[in-house]
This record gives sequence, C-alpha cells and structure tokens, in this order.
Amino acid sequence: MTYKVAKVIVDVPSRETDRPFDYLIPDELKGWIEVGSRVGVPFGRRTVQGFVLSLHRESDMDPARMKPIQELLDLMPPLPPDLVEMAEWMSRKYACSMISALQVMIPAALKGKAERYISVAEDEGGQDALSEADAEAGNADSGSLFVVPELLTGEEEEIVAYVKAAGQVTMDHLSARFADRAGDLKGLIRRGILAETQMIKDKVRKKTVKTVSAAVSGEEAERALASFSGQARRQKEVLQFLLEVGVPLSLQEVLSTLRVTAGTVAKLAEKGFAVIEDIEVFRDPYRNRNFKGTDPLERTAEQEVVYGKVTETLDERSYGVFLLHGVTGSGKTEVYLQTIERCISLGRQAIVLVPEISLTPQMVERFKGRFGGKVAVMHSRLSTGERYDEWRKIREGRVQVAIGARSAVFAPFADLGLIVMDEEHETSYKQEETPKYHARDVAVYRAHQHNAAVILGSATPSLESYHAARSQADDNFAPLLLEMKQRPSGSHLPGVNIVDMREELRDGNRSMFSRALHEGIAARLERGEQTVLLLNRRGHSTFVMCRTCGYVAGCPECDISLTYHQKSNNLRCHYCGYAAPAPSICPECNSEHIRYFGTGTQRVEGELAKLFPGIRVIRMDVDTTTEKGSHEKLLQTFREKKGDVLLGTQMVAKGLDFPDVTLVGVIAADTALNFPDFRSAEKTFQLLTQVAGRAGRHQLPGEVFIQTYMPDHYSVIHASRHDYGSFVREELNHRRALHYPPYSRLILVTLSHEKLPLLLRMAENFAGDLRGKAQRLGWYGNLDRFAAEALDILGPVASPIPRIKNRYRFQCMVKYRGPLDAVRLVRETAADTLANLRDASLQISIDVDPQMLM
Ligand SMILES: Nc1ncnc2c1ncn2[C@@H]1O[C@H](COP(=O)(O)OP(=O)(O)OP(=O)(O)O)[C@@H](O)[C@H]1O
Ligand SMILES: [Zn+2]
Ligand SMILES: [Zn+2]
Repeated sequence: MTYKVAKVIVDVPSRETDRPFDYLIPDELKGWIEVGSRVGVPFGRRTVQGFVLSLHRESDMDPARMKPIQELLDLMPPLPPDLVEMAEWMSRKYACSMISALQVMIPAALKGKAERYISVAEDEGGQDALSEADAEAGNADSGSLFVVPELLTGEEEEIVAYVKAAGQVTMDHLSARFADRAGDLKGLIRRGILAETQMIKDKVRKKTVKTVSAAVSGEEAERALASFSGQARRQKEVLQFLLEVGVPLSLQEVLSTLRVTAGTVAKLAEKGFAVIEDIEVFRDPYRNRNFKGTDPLERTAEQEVVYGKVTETLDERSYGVFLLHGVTGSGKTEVYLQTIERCISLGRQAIVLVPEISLTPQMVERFKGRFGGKVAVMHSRLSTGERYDEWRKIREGRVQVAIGARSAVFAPFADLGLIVMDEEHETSYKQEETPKYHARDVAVYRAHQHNAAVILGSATPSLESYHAARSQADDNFAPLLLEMKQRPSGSHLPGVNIVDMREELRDGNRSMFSRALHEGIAARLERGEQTVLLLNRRGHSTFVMCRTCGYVAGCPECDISLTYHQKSNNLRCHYCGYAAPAPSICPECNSEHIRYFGTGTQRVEGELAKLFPGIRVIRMDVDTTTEKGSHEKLLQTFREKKGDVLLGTQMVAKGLDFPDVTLVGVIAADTALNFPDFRSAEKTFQLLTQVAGRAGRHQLPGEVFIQTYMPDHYSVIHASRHDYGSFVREELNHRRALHYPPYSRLILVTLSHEKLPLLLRMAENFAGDLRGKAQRLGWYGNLDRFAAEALDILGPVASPIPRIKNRYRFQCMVKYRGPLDAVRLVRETAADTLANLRDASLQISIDVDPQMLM
C-alpha cells in the first residue's frame, strides 16, 4: 500500500489557510511519512512547517501542480493519530483553526521556523535562471541551448568562493560576513549563481554529551599501545584508561580525570584508536533530588468504594467519568495514587492534571515517591529544553505517568488508561488564548478515544460537573458521582467563624483585623503555631490615585488602570506591557498627595508588623513569586517554621498541608462577590472552602475567621458550614432563573478594531446577521419560554475592558440551550462579517464556554 499524497495543515495563521493542502510524497520519504508527521513544505515562496493530517493514494488536484514534501522533521511523528483526530474535534468545538489546535499539543521546542541556507547552484553558469526564463518564453527545450558562463566581478567571485568552501551557509551568516556587499549577494542569488534553500530549524535540540570510548580491543589494542612513540605518551595513557574502563565515558570526565587536553583525545580518534560520539541525554529538572519511596495506605471504607468503581472500569477497559466529591483532606490524592498504580499494572498510562499553582514540589514528591522514574513532570517553570525532554519521555514510552498543568492533557501516551483532574473546578483549566479549550472536555474526549477512565476530583466541584452528574442529562458527559465525607486522620473540619466587619467599625475598630482575628494571631505567636492569611482579591492589583483630584494612572493604550510594582517602582499595564515610572506628584493637579491604593498584601504586611513587632511574615503574591522557584522557596521557608504567618492571595488557598497551621484568616471575603460575573458566588464559595480546609489537618485542632461586609451572603454562610450541598441547591436556583450555565451554554464573541464608529457598525451587523440566521433555522427565541431548544443573542455592548492596545472592543453573548450547533453558526457568521468588510484590521474572537467574562 503506497501513498502518494499527503494532506498537510500548514503553519500559516490565516483563515484562508485553515484547510489541508495536498502535497506529493517523494519516493525517498515513502513509508516514513505518517499521520501526525511534522514536515517542511514549500508554501508560496517560503518553506513552512506543517502536520500530516491524512495519507492518500491520489488527489483531486492535478499532480503537475502539486509540490512535493521537502523534508521530514522527526523520525517518529510527534503526534499520534488520536491527537490528530482530536484536533479536528477541537477545531469544531472551540471554533479555532486546525493549526492552533495541533500546535498546542506539542512542546514549544518543536515549533520550528524556516531558516534560509545558501549554497553554490549545481551548475554554476546560472542554468536555473536561464531555464526559468525559457520556460516563461514557452521554450520547453532549454537543455539544448548553449549556455554562456556568467562573468563575475572580483567581489562576486570572492563571495562565491567563500560559499563554495563552506558548502552551505545560513543566509544570516552570509549577510553578516558580507554586510557591506548586500547588493552583490542579492545579485548572485537573483541570477541563480547562488541557490537558496529553506529548511525548518527547531528552537531547541535534543541535548547531547560528547563521549569517548576505545575503538580497538584485545590483540589489536596490544599492538596499538606498543606503536605509540615517546611523544605520544599522553595519548597512550588515554587509550589505556579507555581500555580499562571499557564503556563510553563523557569526554569532560576523561579530560579532568587524566588532566589531558581535548587535542590529545582528538589525535587518538584521528588515528582510529578511539571514537568520539554525541550521545543523547535527557535534561532532568529533578536530577538532584531524591524521592523517598512511599507505600500505598490501607484504604478507608470510603476510599474503597471509589477505588472499586474506578478499577472496575480500568479492568474492563471501558470508558467512564467519575466526579469525586471529597471534602478537603479526605484522601483524594491517595485514591489517585492507587488507581494509577492499577492502571500502570495493566500496562496502560495515566495523566494527572493539577492547577499550575498547586503543582508544588510536595505534590510532585507524592507522585515521584510512589512511582519514581515512571513519572514525567510538565509545568511552565521548566525551561523549553527540559519540557521537551519530559515530553519525549512520554512519546517514547519511557514513562507511564505524566503530571502537569492544563496542557499535560495532551501527553502523547499510546495506551491511555486513566486521566485524573484534581481541583476540577479551577478556572485555570480553561485556556484564555486561542485555542480556548477546556482541559476537562479534552480529558473526557481523550478518555472516550482510549476507552479510559476519568476522575474529576474536588472538594467543591464546578456546578457544570455536579449538575451533569445529578441530572445524567448530557449523555456524552454524565459523570458518576462518588463522595468522600470523612478525613482518614479522624480530624474534624475546622470551626469557621464569620466576622461582621460592619460591626467592628461600629464598635470603633478601624483596623483591617477584627478583634477576634487579632487575638487569634496573638495566641498562635505565643504557642509557636502558624497562621495562614488570605486576601481574597482576584486580579490582585494596586493602582495609583491622587487624593486631591481623584486622578487614576491609566494605560494610554488600554482603558484600564496601571498596576504598581514595588520592586521596580514603576507602573505597568497587564494587558499590553506598557510601563512608566511611578509619579511622585499628580500629573493632573501637581498635588503631592498621590498614593498607591488597592489590595495590598504589602499593606497587610505593614499592619502586621505594626501590631505584632517582630512577627515573621512570608508574603506570597504576584510580586514575590515572579522569579523561577520563588514560590517553592517561600513555602519551604514556611514549612521549616521560619515564618509565623503565610500571607497571600489565592495561591495560599490551594493544596497546602502544614501540620502546625491552626489558624486561617480571610481578610476580605467579599471582594470577589462584587464582580459582574455570574460565577462570583461560586468562586467565593470555592475559595473560602478551600482555605478553610488548610487549618487543623493534623493533630492540632483548627480555627477559621472569615471577615466580611456581607455576612448574610449565602456563599459565605454555606462555606462557613462546609455545606456544599446547600450552596449548590441555592446557587442552581439562581442559575436556572437567569438561564446561566449549567442551564444554558454561552459563546462570547468579541470584536475589535482601532476605529470606534466602524467597529460599532460591524458589531451591529454581526449581531443582526446572526439573529437573522438563527431565526431562519427556527432557533432564535427567548430562553424564558423553556423550550427544549433556543438561542438568544445579547449585545453588542462595550466589553468590560473597552479598549486594549488601542483597539476598541465590543462583545456579543450568545446564550443557547439544546443540541444546536451554535458554534458553527457563530463561526460562519464571523467569517461572513470578515469577508464582507475586507478590512484585515477587524478581529473577531470566539470564546466557547467562557470562564472569564471580564
Ligand atoms: N487510607 C488512609 N489511611 C491513613 N491516612 C490517609 C489515608 N488516605 C489519606 N491519608 C492521609 O490523609 C491526609 C489527606 O489525604 P490527601 O492529601 O490524599 O487528601 P486530599 O483529599 O487530596 O486533600 P486536599 O485535596 O484537601 O488537599 C494525608 O496526610 C494522607 O496521607
Ligand atoms: Zn491630582
Ligand atoms: Zn495597556
């Protein structure tokens, strides 16, 4: 079975190129090109990277017009066929291009770019140029023409001689070498005397080390050693050493052990007595760490039930999704470990997804401790090279478990048995950039492809998952609900006190600490126990405001206030990167009363220092955790009890497990409740429940204070009682009444352009067009009428951030219910809008199942 044609998705980001192109498979690559292969193909005048989508015996295209694949970039295709198939599904589901879906599945190291190489043309006389001119003139019989050798100037000859000597040089090198003779260089290429080829070059290569080993043995070696002259004493020493050791050694090691130069070893190799080779090695980010092995714990009764259900699915090789609702500290991670162990023993592989900020060394340690070298870890703090190597271990079948953040869901395992998603409610599982996928949906789809099991674990499951489990409505994704209500340690969930901050104010306490929390901290200091303080502030930012005139420093390009960064003492825009020095007088009114406002973990830190002299505070926020590894270092310091208080934003709420933490305080519980986001109650509940679970997880009993100005809000009350069920009932009622997910689905469409009037018109056109189309399909209607199928379009309205990077933004929200292919309708309408306008500057972004509404 020989395939002659490959359909290739090219790495050219435009709407016109979002379809496969046909290429011929050259004879020498037949048998090597597979579905998922990464190839370099000619595209227009360039060479671009592409992925093979499918193989065919013939094409509808005229073979004469088809170009051949130029090069194959990897021996083993980076994408197995199931991922290629999934890219097509992602493209439909999330309205993204195929290339963006394929690119997100492979490590950044494999995003190759074409490099231009120059060599002397085969026939120096400019044959190519001539025959091309002939072809244009319709003269097919150019071969018989008498070719006049081109005359070269002295300068030109020098360049040609240089290239000839080098064989092949990059264009970059050549233009730097002959920087002052760009004209000559270009002329030579234009006339076809120098030929240009393009090849794809990867950003990062496999890492290798130079090794050296003896190339002779036995009698031969005896003779070789005898043959050395007195001057070659050092070479003889090296050969003797290599013969003794008998295995390849790293060159570096040989040089330092014997104190010889690289030249000595090279001479030995030249004579044929030794070989110097590059041997591939893996960069291992955890190489200097030892992980203590751990054994499975005896399962509790609750764990047994969950374990039984999941392993049954694994043993049967059937598809199954489980929603594991387990209170904090109920032993979910232990269940993950044991089900993974079963999965591996069945010869299959497992993926563990955790939110980026929970991917701490402690987390990794638990998995490495149980599975040792079978684990690959992927997270954003690794270098591009380290990530590439971890990924290769997966692709080459060297490991059986991959643990990582969102994108680890694409780990290219051959026989996937289990996908665990810890903290499944976390919004960071949704990617905010294109492709705007949700790792939960991808996990479920992959499990379906592989007949695998999925465990979605959380103490506070997302309403979408919980509702799906309860109603068993959506047959594609109807998880089985499993619950764990007890902690194996026997410790109880901590008592939670709600502190009404309005009352504190009435009683004359103007501090940010209530009297109760103040006393609590003081008591911990006395007893040598630890405290965790959470400042609930999403999008944590500090802005600059003038107290005299009310001026707020804003970004000149975006309609948003600038964020103050203490370390660099400047103001920065989080959307476009604009930066300016922090002003000391107000640019509007020249007042000196210009101050830094906002959340300030720094302010809390300052106040703590004032109230408790000598207190050791470890502050964890965006400012203190930007450096690589800083997050871990801070936690380690706290773990070693070199800090009394761990103070921070959301980061402190997740997965931390410290035996001496007996007090948790939430400074301002309600800040998120005021956000114009229908999920704000859910997010507040989740955060409070999570952080409350940090206290008293071990022998010492815990205590929690939640300070709030909204003590009667149901999310605060239910969180204080650890009562997920009551919260969900109340929240679902609200959602149903307002037709929000899970009772509808959303598509957020954002249009942007530099010119406001034009944008406004286009946004109106888009919404009108979409409405018309929906009406003709009989979909359009108010969701209030409780029809099984309906689609409503809200807007256009200005986006919550109305301008970013000098582009104005308007949005439409599509709300729908029932099995309508609304994504396709929106995508087609967007394409029509763009095609009609023919203004490349208009951008339309489509976010399916959006998580961030601001
Ligand atoms: N079967 C068991 N017997 C004894 N101890 C157990 C058992 N299972 C778990 N534990 C212990 O209970 C504690 C909590 O377990 P684990 O971290 O797995 O819970 P979790 O639900 O993942 O916690 P969270 O998600 O709240 O961080 C750990 O110290 C763990 O070692
Ligand atoms: Zn002012
Ligand atoms: Zn900006």
